Amino acid sequence: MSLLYRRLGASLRGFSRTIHPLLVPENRQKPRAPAETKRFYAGKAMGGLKYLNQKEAIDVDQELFNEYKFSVDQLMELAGLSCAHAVTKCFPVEKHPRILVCCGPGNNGGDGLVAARHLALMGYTPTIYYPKPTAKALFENLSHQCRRMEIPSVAECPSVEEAASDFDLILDALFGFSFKPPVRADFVAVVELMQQTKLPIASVDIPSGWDVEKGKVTECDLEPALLISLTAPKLCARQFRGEHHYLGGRFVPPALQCKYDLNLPPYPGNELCVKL
Ligand SMILES: NC(=O)C1=CN([C@@H]2O[C@H](COP(=O)(O)OP(=O)(O)OC[C@H]3O[C@@H](n4cnc5c(N)ncnc54)[C@H](O)[C@@H]3O)[C@@H](O)[C@H]2O)[C@@H](O)CC1
Ligand SMILES: [K+]
Repeated sequence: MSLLYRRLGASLRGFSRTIHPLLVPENRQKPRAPAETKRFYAGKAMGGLKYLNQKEAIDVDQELFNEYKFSVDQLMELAGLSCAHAVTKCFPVEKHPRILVCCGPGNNGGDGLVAARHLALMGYTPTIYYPKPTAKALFENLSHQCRRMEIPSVAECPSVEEAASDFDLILDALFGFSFKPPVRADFVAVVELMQQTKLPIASVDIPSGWDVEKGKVTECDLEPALLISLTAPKLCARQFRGEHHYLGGRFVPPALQCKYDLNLPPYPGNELCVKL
């Protein structure tokens, strides 16, 4: 009797697999990924790393929000966290504990607020300079979190001398890929500080003041020691001559990477950033 049941069971399982695929639970069906996505998962994506122009950067950004339904908060948290990780790799807390975090009015500034919070949790002592806080819940909440974590802020931009005595590193989160020159009045002082200081600078996504595609606009433009490109490097990163170039923002879905031929390098293990 039990032999009969076993044979019946075996033939029903065979039927469900071979004759009637609809009986196979959805999560056991083979994914029907496009060829490029398959190549991606097999680690065989072709071609070199893509450098995005300004329009492509904005398009990828919009697609993440509109097509993939990520929220700004989600991506900003991951972006800012990856910046904090890149800083720890290049500027260990023992040598560079005091960081001036300069935040601009857009999402690049939001990345800076997130990074400041994580850097504080990692043992650094960040101080925030945020000359034009954005009146949106996301930014108000990020600022609130920093205040509740007793991360100090300064209302006035420090002079070159003050910065030299009070800080070991500047995190540049002023402008990202939506920057359009020339720099407006509220930010001239901090851009000049970053142009003139001898402190090392870590730039989030774009060295602030640089043209997103052409790079340095004038000889006196700032020269970061660390650039953390987010999502994918932008064209200006080709002109980066600093010591450390990292890629962060490990959230780009494979199909989107394929659609834009990003050819991102594999992130090692569970790292949030990868050296380029
Ligand atoms: N997918 C993505 O692509 C992600 C992007 N993120 C960040 O978002 C950035 C882009 O953010 P946004 O599009 O908000 O733009 P930005 O942060 O680049 O800057 C736009 C803000 O700067 C102001 N601004 C532009 N030109 C200026 C000038 N000449 N003088 C003074 N102010 C000026 C604009 O009025 C606006 O308030 C990226 O560079 C990256 O750092 C991350 O937060 C998360 C994910
Ligand atoms: K920046």
